[in-house]
Amino acid sequence: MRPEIHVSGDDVEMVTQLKNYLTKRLKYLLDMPGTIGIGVSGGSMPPIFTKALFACDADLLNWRRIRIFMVDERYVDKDDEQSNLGTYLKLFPPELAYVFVPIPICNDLSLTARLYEDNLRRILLPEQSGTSPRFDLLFLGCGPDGHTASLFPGDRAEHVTEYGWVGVVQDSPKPPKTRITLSFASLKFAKHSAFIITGAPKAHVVRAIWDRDNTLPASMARPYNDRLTLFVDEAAAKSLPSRDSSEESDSRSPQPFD
Ligand SMILES: O=C1O[C@H](COP(=O)(O)O)[C@@H](O)[C@H](O)[C@H]1O
Repeated sequence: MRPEIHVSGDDVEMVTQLKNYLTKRLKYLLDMPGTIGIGVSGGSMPPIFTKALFACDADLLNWRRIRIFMVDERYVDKDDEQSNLGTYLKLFPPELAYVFVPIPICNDLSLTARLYEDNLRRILLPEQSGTSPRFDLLFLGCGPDGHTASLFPGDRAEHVTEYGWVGVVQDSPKPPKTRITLSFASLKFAKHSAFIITGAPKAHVVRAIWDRDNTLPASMARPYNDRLTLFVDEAAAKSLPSRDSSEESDSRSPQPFD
């Protein structure tokens, strides 16, 4: 099944498309009981995601119910400018810092990953059956090398266990070298996943996701239930088949809700 796709001409249009998507999902999720678990990437995503979230109607932003998780984090203090969480904290009003699930960075990398996994289990599992995390919404970015979260191409991604929730990375090709990341298993059980991808250097990654090509982590992270939406700008969409091409004509589209 092909992902649902939204191509935008500029940032303003992309924010509007994302806001519409968030509005639809949040309305549905607020009618259901329990915590709304949202996973987000760092890198270039925080400003666009934050703008779209705060553009939603205030009654949808029920902060008591919403919890936001980093899908990966650089192994630095949250005050460090490389910190993904730190970037979001600078964009959110300080009184909403509690909405972010802490990653307890300590001087032991494995312990940091385990403590984060404990936090995920404590918050995500009580309302879920089984033993796998099920994020309600995942917003993923990617690098031009096809990495997503801190799952990098080649052996590195395979070293992050398929079964645990959180893995450690000690040889990231993109600085900083040391990171923690959600595993493929954690990403793939999401109820809805979306990629936010901009720029021509990532066009081949968008194409790989579109083609379900399993050679790049970003494509391998597609959810088991196939509920995947792409938000891309025109440059990132440039390697996709043209709209009237038969390559694109797959009429099956994901069910809107879980
Ligand atoms: O290092 C990271 O890179 C990816 C992609 O970042 P971008 O700046 O090219 O958008 C990001 O999704 C990930 O969370 C981050 O840790």
